Order: sequence, then C-alpha cells, then structure tokens
Amino acid sequence: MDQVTSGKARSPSADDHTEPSSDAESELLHSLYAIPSIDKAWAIPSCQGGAGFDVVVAMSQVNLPANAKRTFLSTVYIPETSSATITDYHWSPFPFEISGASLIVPSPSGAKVLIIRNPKDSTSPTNLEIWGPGQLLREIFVASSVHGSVYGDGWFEGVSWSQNEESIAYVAEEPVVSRPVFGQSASTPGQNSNATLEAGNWKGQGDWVEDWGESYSGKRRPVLFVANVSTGAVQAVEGISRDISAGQVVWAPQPASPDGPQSLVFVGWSSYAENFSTPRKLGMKYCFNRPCHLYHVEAPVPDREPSDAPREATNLTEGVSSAFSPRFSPDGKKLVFLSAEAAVKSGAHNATNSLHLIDWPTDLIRIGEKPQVKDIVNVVQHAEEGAFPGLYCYNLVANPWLDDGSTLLLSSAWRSQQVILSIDVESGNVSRVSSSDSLASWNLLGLQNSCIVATVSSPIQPSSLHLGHSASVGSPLKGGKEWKWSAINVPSLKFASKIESVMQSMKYELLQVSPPKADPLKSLSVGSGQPFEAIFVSPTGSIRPLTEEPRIESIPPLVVVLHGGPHSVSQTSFSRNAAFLSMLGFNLLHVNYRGSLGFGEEALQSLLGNVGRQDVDDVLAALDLVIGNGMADPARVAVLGGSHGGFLATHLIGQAPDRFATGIARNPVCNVSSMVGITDIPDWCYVEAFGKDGLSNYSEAPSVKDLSVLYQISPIAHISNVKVPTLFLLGAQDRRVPVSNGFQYVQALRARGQEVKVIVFPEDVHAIDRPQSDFESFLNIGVWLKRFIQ
Ligand SMILES: CC(=O)N[C@@H](C)C(=O)N[C@@H](C)C(=O)O
Repeated sequence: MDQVTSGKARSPSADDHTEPSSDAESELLHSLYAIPSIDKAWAIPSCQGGAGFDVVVAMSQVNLPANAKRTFLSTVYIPETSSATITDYHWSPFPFEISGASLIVPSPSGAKVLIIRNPKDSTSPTNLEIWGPGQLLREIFVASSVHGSVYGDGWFEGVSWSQNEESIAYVAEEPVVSRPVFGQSASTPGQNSNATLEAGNWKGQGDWVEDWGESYSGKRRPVLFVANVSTGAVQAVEGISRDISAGQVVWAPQPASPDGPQSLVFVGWSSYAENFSTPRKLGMKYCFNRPCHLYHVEAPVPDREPSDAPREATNLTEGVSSAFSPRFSPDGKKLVFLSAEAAVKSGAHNATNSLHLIDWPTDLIRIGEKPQVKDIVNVVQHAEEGAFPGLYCYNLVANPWLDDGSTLLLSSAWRSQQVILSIDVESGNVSRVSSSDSLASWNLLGLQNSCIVATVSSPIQPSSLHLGHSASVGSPLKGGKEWKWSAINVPSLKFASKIESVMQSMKYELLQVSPPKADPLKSLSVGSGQPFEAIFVSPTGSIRPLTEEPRIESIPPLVVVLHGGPHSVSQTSFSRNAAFLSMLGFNLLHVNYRGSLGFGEEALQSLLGNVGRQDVDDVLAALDLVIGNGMADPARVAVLGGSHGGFLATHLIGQAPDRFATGIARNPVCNVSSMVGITDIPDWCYVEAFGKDGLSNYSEAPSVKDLSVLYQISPIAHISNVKVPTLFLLGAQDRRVPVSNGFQYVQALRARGQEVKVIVFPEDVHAIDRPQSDFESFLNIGVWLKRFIQ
C-alpha cells in the first residue's frame, strides 16, 4: 500500500506513525476476523422424511493471507418443532469447505444442488455441477462463446430451478463481442484468427461498451440462460431486447395443459435512464432508483433451434416504475414483487418500498397479456411511535411463504433495527415476527414447514442462528402473534474467550434525538419533525454515568460513526470493525440522521436538497445529547465515515472545527462539483443538492450556476476552517467517488500545513472491503484514534 503522512512543514519520518505500531491491536483485529459469519441458510425437507427438516448453513471465514474468504457448509437436522422451544437438533459432525464456488443453489425439494464455478479468465468455460444424493449427476462446461460469468452480485443475480427440477434458469454475462482485426492479411480467407494474429496482425478494441458503473467495471450485459439437467444443453432465452439488462429470473408456474409453453418472469432494466431523461446507464450499485419492470417470456424449448422471430418478452408492470424480487405463491396463483417507486420518482437512491401483487390464473396468462397490479403494502409517509415505519427490503428469500400460502415473510429496516415482518398478502396486514423485546437485529434466511430460519446479532454479539415457530400448533399462522424463538448453537461459532469476555461487559442503547429547530418560514412535513435515532455503544457497560457529576476523564473517548448513502442506515447488527473500535476502549455513536432508511418517507425526503446542512446539524444534535447526558467528554471526540459518511465527517471538521479532535474519511465525497463530471452517479449530485428539482434539471453538461451550488454544498467549501489531523483511506478503483475527490481535499489540507495521513488501496473499489484492505484500514483507524483521542 502507498502510505503518506504529511504536514506542510514536515516530511514524513519514522516517528510519524506511518506504520501501525501496535501488535496488540493487530492481534485483537485478527481474533475478530477469525469469527465465522453466517451468510446463507437453506431449510429443506429432510431426506429422513417425516415432519423434520434440514437446515444447510453456509458460513465463511476470512483468509487474510490469501486476501479471500473461505466458505463452508454445515447441516443441522431439526426433528420436530411442536414443543415450545427447540432443543433437539443434530449437527453434521464438521463443516466442509466449498472452494471456488460462486453460487450454491439447492433445488426446492432438497434432492439436488447446483454449484456454479465461474471462469478464471475470459476464454475459460463456466462450470455448472449438479449434485444429487451421494453423487455428481451432471457437470456442464459452458463455453465462453455461449456466456461469461454467472452473475452472483446479489442484484442482477437469479438462479431458479423449474418445478420438476429438470431445468435451471440463470443470469450470466453475454459472450464477448468479437473485436476487429487489423493488418495486411486480416481478411485473408481461410485463416483462423490465431493464425491471422501470428501473421503479424492485431486485434483492436472495438466500440466502447457502457457498463453499470461502480463494482460492474468491465462486466458485460446480464442475459438469461436455461440449462437442462438431463441433457446438459444450455440455451439462451430469446425475445429480450438488447436494450434490456435482465436479472432475478424465476420460473412461472407450470401451465395447466401439459404441452403448454414453459415461461419465465424476470426483472429488466433499460439502458436509458427514463427518470433522468438520459440515454445512458447510470450506476446501479446501491441505487434502487433505477426504473425496472417485470417481464414475462417464453422459456427455450429443449432441442429446438433458436427461432428467427422469437416472441417478444411482455412488460407485466408498465404502470409501475419499479418492480423487482418476483416470487410466485406456492399455488402459483399470485405473483408478488417489491417496488422502489418512491426512489424512482423522487430520484433518491433509496427510499421506502412498497409491495404489490398480480393475480396469476395459470390458464389465462399468456405471453402478451397485461395483468392488473394490486397494492399490498404502500409507502408509509410517517409513523407514530412504535408503529410500522414502512418497508425497507431489497430482496425476498427464494421461498418467502408460510404454509398457509398467503403469508409472506421478509426482513426490513425498522428505525435502527432490522426486523422480520409477516405480511398477509390478502389483507395487506403487516406484523412484526421477530421479538420486539430485543434491540438486536434479525435477518430472515429461509423457511420450512412454517418454521423460520434467521440470524440475530447486535453490536455486542456476533450473528447466531435462531429458529422461530408458532407455539400453538394448528392455530392459523396469520398475524404471526405467537412466535417462539429458539437459539440453535452452531458448533463452529466459538470465538476467542478473551473476545467473549470483553463483549460481555459491553452495552448498547438506542437514543431518541429531537431534530434541531427548523426555519419557522419553511413548511415542514410531519415526518421531518419526528425524532431520529442514534445507537450508543459503550465498551465498559456504563452507558449512563454512575454519579451526578462524573469525572470527565473516566468517560471513554467517543467516535461518531456516520453511514453513507445518505439513504442507508446504521443498524443494531454486529460489525467486526465497529466491535474492534469498541474493544479498543472507544464509545461509539452511530447517528441515523434524517434521510436514513427505516423512519418513514417524509423524514427521508427531508434531506434531499439539504445535504451538508440538515444532516450536519442532526449529527451535532446527537453529539450535544450525549455530551449533555454526561456520556461523552467534548474534548475527546472523533468523527468517522465513508462516502456520504465521509462527506459528513469532512463537513463536520470544517463547519464545527472545535467539536472534533480528528476526522477519518473513507472514499469521502469532498467536492460535489468535481464529482459530478466523473462519478457513475452524476444524478446523485443533482438530487442531493437540488432536491426533486434535481430530476427535472439534471444535465450531462452541468451549467456554471449548477456547479457553483454543487461546490457550495461540499466540504471543500469549508476547508479553510479545518484544524485537526485527518486520516484518509482511498480506493483507487472507486468509480462512485473517484479517488481524485479525496486527493484534492488532502492536497488542500497539506497546502495549509495540516497533518494528513493517506492510505491508497490500488485495487479497491468504493467499498474498500477486500479482506487485507479492510484489515489495514481498521487497524490504522484504531491506532490513529488511540493517538488523537485516547
Ligand atoms: C448512492 C451512493 O452510492 N452514494 C454514495 C455517495 C455513498 O454514500 N455510498 C454509500 C452506499 C456507501 O456507504 O458507500
């Protein structure tokens, strides 16, 4: 890594803390990295029969020397779920590592599993392995001329087994387009291309092909394929326009007549950004405001040659500007989907979602028919205390249904928590299924026999596996009022006893923060005047001072941690890196300033057009609250954030220079007027700066007037006030907030003689989450904080 520590007056020297100095911090971080995480679980009917079922759990552990992750599978058999708590369960003796697999997808019956191994380079084949009980049933090598890597990005990604488990639909990169050959004998007939190249010719680059921006660099268009398990044939799905990127494919229910055509439903994103009226692909990662629709298309017929005039896919959701995560009910009569229409229409990159339904009478729906879309859960504008704040969910599990066939389960943000909700799709009633006694966060992994498989974690407790079931057997499950939860101990989830004992002494609580007084001349929405939240985590457990007048030195130093987006949320879930900072002895204050997800649409929308002011003031209000409560020493406060969180960190050290002893920023937005010309999401710059007007005024060639506003709302506009040392962590491959944005700010600080430390990760993108980069970032953050606020 390239490291620079600099102040104008000094050149870097050995005692400039350019190297992390502490073995103790490194050892602690290593032990936290050793904790396995529970990534996925599939609940499947047990091969032992009866009412019991198996839960196959995919876990991972970081392999730091290899800069990679190890994935391993373990199975637990749950014999029955009729008693109040589940205590009788049996783990397989040890987990098995699955190396080199990009995707693992069991079939619905659990009798088969598909393992996809993506090619290492652009000319190697993709390997599809289909395993049955006890053996490999089929191995399919798909040549690079058919398709490239299968998408496993969690967004375009979709792998679906047909009802009879004979076919698998999936999403992969279209094959490489051939490049032009130049040279004297390029057109010599009869020569193959390698021979042509050997003869002194070369291949050109061909036309530039636009991709989906950050984290999709060089990725080709996602297209649909179907693999036949018996024959090993792989066919492309026809009838989808080249202007559409396809993803999230599922099989439509089997047609009523046995020889009726099989069909697929998928999500399609147009290359034309309709809401910003621009003929381009705007960045997709973290951006739920990209218009998308559900399409219905005929599946390829096995052994039939591609047709010259395939039937065009039908747009099923023309009247809704966003439709994704399609799931059919078990009887095949309902198709439900999520929508981010509030994000598409406002231009905010993320907002409150809605849930919709299409009645799918299997005899009637033919390719070309346009069904009616019904609303199930609408966008919540604002909610009273304790009431449902709206849906904030971006992916439904493969089978989200309880056995009644009309109750759907999902995980969603609910203020600062992630919770599990049940939704009756007939009535639209929403109820909270995860325990409301706990402040922890819950994540739904799967369902079987109306038994829920979930993980639970908190800032002071890594993920653990839980099963939820209805206690009163035979009662209707609708409403989800009677859920009983049992912890299922995962044998491998043991971590260093030292860590466990430190965690036991930690505490956290949710603070309610009143928004600062608003301009009385502005008409405000109800939601924007409601309290927002901050999560306060204390390493010592003494959240509130024991005495009326605590000794200020006895209060741990405080790190204010700010999420990015800005329409994202800090949740009460476990974060290895945050736990590391807590264990070093820092109090943490994660502020969910207005604009965060989980608090209703009005509070979220109140930030658009007010960034750099409202969010900055909200963070200061949260800080005032903890200082006022004697929970922080005002002289020992640091601020840390990435991306929009880095925008806030740099704003705060400029706008409130006396409140922070240091600032730490990861890929921060420092100058929106320069970002707008180089980021993959220039629309973000417009919407966050101008509010809804940003949609209509959006331009690919911003005017001087617009650029001036973008400069004014940026941290760089306050640089002359900055007087504290700063640490910057920058990913050189970031296309969201290109590295030059952070660098300009860094150079401006250096030119003013400020102490700045910069670490650049040459191969990292916006998230800086490659294992070694993440480790180096947080080790440096820990050491830096000890130096400046401890
Ligand atoms: C929509 C988006 O990517 N905004 C960036 C400026 C940002 O803050 N990103 C978030 C997702 C982050 O935490 O990196």
